[in-house]
Amino acid sequence: MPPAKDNPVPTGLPDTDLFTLESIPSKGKGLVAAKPISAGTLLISEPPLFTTASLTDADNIEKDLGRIIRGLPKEGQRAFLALHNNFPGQPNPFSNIIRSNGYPLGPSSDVGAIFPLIARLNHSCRPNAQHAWNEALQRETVYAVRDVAPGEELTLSYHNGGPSAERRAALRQFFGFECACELCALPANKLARSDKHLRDAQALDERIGDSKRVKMQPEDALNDCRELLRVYEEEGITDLRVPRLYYDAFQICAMHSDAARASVFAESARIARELCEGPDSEEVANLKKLEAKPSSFENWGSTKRWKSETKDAAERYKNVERPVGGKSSIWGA
Ligand SMILES: C[S@@+](CC[C@H](N)C(=O)[O-])C[C@H]1O[C@@H](n2cnc3c(N)ncnc32)[C@H](O)[C@@H]1O
Repeated sequence: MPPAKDNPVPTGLPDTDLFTLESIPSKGKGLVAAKPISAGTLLISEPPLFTTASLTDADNIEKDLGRIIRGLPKEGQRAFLALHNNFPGQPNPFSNIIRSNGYPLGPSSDVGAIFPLIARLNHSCRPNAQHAWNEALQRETVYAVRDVAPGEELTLSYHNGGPSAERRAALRQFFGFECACELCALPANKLARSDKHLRDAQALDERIGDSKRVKMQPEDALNDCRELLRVYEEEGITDLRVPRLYYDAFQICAMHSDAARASVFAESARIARELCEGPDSEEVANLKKLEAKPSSFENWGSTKRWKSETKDAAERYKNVERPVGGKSSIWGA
């Protein structure tokens, strides 16, 4: 029986009236919110127009790309050729359009892909959206990672971290543009404050990654996670850096057999991941397993220093908010 008109079948696809393509000063075109958007909203779910998987002959990339593009339906050809080329007038225009717009199929893939709509999202050093390759859906998804007001531009981060001078140099070097995002455009005193936070964040991140310290001084490592979360809270960072940080906290607790806290941090990582990648993300499924059974983690229990049981979490941490905030006492040993 066909569905009733006023009771449409949920498709899991995004609302197409959420944003419009607009000209943005100093950035070319970009996508702008057309209505209020809540954190966790699916903005785009897009299959690749094509991927670079078949480009194996380094000497003939431009020619092979020409063949791929000619093989696309006319509409696809038009969509590709309309994309921004950050290297106009230079040889190899097809390769340069890919350089200006391509995304890898996941963080560790060397296969690139073109997603014509996602390619219209500009970079921000304080982005309000997060992209991810969803292997099961064979689509790139983009979720809002904080509430967005109508008229606000939707942005992704092409490159994370560091104080403004470092970020700007990297964006110039790797992507060929001068960043005009709202963070880089802050007045000098506010930018200096943000730069200090982000320098602190780099130092904390480096210390958290020191495996010897995690083993010998886990209290200090966990305290650094808490400090880094506070920096993220203060800087308005809500993208993938947040679930990664909770996952670091999970690993520290798991290494020292603290199943109760490991379970709470896996839960926080899962909630924060879900905001960035949706409930059907593979990473979310992995985190759910760790949340239920932290001892299934590959580096579980190198020491018994903080030994506890998963069931202790319900009683001990019942009043701790999820995801865990930087002020929570759960960070203390
Ligand atoms: C993937 S495209 C984004 C959409 C593009 N603005 C357009 O008109 O189609 C990337 C290009 O957009 C511009 N861009 C993106 N983020 C920017 C930013 N924060 N500041 C200045 N230009 C930016 C740069 O020219 C960059 O090479």
